[in-house]
Amino acid sequence: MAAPCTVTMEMITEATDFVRARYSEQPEIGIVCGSGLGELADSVEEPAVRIRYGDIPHFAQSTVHGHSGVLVLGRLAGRRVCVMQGRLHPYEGLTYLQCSFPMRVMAKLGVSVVILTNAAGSLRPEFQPGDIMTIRDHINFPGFSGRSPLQGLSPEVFGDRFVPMNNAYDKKLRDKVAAAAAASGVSLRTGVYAMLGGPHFETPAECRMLRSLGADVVGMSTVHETIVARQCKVRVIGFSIITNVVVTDSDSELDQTGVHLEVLKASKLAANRLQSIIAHTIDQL
Ligand SMILES: O=P(O)(O)O[C@H]1O[C@H](CO)[C@@H](O)[C@H]1O
Ligand SMILES: Nc1nc2[nH]cnc2c(=O)[nH]1
Repeated sequence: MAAPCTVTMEMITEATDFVRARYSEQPEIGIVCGSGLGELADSVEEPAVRIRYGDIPHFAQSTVHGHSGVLVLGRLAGRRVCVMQGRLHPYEGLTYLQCSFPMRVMAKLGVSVVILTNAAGSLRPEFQPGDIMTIRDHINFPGFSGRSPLQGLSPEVFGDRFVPMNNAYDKKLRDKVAAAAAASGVSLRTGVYAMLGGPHFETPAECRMLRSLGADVVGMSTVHETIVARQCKVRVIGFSIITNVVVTDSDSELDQTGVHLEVLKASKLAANRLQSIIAHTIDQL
């Protein structure tokens, strides 16, 4: 299928109707599972409906190892949820419009809060693999080169073109997450997520630059989902699982082949703790 160069309300309605025909209840909370975090979707309680992205009109299918590409609907901690078991990344050759299309469908299904999770590399020595960080803010590097998931979309159809990005990661929700983490006995970091396009990892010089610009962790996702969620008036909670510490020494000869497998392994180890924070947070919403 050729990549569509735009998104229309008809496409969103078609995808939403397809999902509603299989799950008639209205989900309240959306969850996006990052690399290696797909098992979050396995805790969705019966009767869970599972739909392969490729079967949903206008959805692209995930192609990344650790992202199964299944939409799971059901209950989690007593609330109705719509979980993306795996996400879509621009480096898969998809447009920003395609990658953020599921977010528009979740909003249309009725989701009012979305929990975005990702695996990320640490730019700070004290943020170690296995740590969980709430995203306080982001730096959108693809945005600096003129890429936006809102590009070309008519404000008459999609609402606000000039979407504010302060408080994108809702402070009141972050406070609830902090309380939920304390209640579940899980320690939590907080920081700034930098999105780069990937799929290659960063050079040491780039990592030093990112740190000096105020980023705490780096990844290749999430930001386009946040922007679209905010346009759709969906409130956002963001979590990064620290899966690796980036290399900042340009003379380092460390062999970094296979980092993605390391990423998947580290995020799987943190999945239970993240799940516990998410369940406690959902309980407070
Ligand atoms: O952001 P998620 O989807 O968790 O995936 C992260 O892990 C992959 C690299 O290992 C990249 O896709 C990066 O963005
Ligand atoms: N760009 C980027 N994405 C990641 N995802 C997990 N770790 C990393 C990393 O070090 N860099």
